[in-house]
Amino acid sequence: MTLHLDDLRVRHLGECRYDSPFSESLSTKQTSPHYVAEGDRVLLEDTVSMLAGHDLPAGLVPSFEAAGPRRKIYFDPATVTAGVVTCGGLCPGLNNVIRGLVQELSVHYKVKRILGFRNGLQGLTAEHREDTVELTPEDVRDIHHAGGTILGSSRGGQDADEMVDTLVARGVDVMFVIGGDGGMRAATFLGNAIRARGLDIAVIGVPKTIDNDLPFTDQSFGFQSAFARATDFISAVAVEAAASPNGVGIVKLMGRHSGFIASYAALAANAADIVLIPEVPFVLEGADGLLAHVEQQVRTKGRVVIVLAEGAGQEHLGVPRHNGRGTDASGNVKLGNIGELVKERITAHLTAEGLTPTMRYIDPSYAVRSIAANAYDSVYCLRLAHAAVHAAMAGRTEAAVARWRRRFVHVPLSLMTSRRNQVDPDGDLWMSVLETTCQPARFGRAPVREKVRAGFC
Ligand SMILES: Nc1ncnc2c1ncn2[C@@H]1O[C@H](COP(=O)(O)OP(=O)(O)O)[C@@H](O)[C@H]1O
Ligand SMILES: O=P(O)(O)OC[C@H]1O[C@](O)(COP(=O)(O)O)[C@@H](O)[C@@H]1O
Ligand SMILES: [Mg+2]
Repeated sequence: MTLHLDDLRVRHLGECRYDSPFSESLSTKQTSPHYVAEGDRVLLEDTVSMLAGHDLPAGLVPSFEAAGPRRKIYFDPATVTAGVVTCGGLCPGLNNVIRGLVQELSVHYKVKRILGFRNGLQGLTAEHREDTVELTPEDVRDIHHAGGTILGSSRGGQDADEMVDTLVARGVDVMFVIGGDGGMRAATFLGNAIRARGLDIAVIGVPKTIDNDLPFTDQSFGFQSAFARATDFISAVAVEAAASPNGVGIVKLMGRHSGFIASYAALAANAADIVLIPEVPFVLEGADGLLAHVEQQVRTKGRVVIVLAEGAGQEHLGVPRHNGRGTDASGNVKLGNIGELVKERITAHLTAEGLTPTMRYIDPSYAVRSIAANAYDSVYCLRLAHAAVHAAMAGRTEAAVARWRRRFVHVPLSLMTSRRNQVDPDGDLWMSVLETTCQPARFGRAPVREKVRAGFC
């Protein structure tokens, strides 16, 4: 898919007529290596050959609108009511984003009314629309020290028109949706429904997911905290496996369709011999299959450590890939338990070969995503929150804030859900995993994988 400049344009609600609280400090600012001036844009692509491939003047090559404060804003802060909701699975940093939004809205823009909708998008239904919490800087002062979300979250579908009715009923002018691919999709439908009714409500998404499977963002917030925590479990099974006869350590991590947590945690721990991810199918049996490689590791090193993403090897669970076990309330495919299957098959194989294993299996899924954000993610969440507030107050809508090539930008919501970010088996991240683990590029002649990624993503 080739993207053009027009695909990357963000919708504006209208002319910005009010002075921003930042107008004075912005008056002399210019683009520098550390700042993108309003009006300047951030390139989509970053190599000479990709830019040359467009054969277009610099101003027409695909680029994102830069995030950040504007000198003039669209909404009169004195009359604004803001809404915030967190949806989908937990992710480190949710509370940091909520805190950042509330602080920026209250302290700098002097917005007086901020409503937190409870328990995800369920909170925007007619039944729950009155069950909101008023958020003040005092209320959120210490929330960033805790994991989870003070607002609660949920999965499950809601009607876009009913949600718009709620925003109208509660007088919301700017709505912040903190969510993953599902949440961004819901925000897109919400924005469409608002536009269809000709309402003046801004919808800004803040992309969240520990899976890092959202496109057009370098890494999603919380991802670093999550994989750092996962590293502890890999180190633990590595120690256990090394101290046991025929030690086999297995850590099963989250990652429905994308193996980023497994890959990064394995690199950080630098203790895994094998990493299995959804993007790289594998064969169990045969001379070049997974089981033979595990056996060889145990014979030569006396142990083996395996890190696998929950979405890996679903084809071994007797259901068609990405399909067949039903879906959760949000429509996400329910996965089979590949960790248990690999554990059982390795145990049976090694036992049959006279290498009865000492099995150390850990599934730390919720322990990884329920923690508080680390220092890096705390900074990232705060800056995303600031960018989201600036975007909304300047009348941007149907857009997400994201960091792209280290710059904060506005991304049309429709693009955030246009594809899934996955580990590229031909890319340099997976190459680093192979270099570190020394596992073969493929276990057996696995089926040809689907090519779902765009070249630049
Ligand atoms: N296609 C969709 N249309 C409308 N709402 C959706 C859609 N996909 C997901 N949602 C809603 O978005 C919310 C979050 O989605 P979910 O997939 O659970 O988590 P996440 O946002 O973390 O991906 C849920 O309430 C879900 O019902
Ligand atoms: O058990 P739950 O809450 O449905 O969540 C499981 C899923 O949530 C995740 O942690 C993140 O998913 P989302 O980004 O969609 O929230 C996945 O890795 C995992 O498959
Ligand atoms: Mg999701």
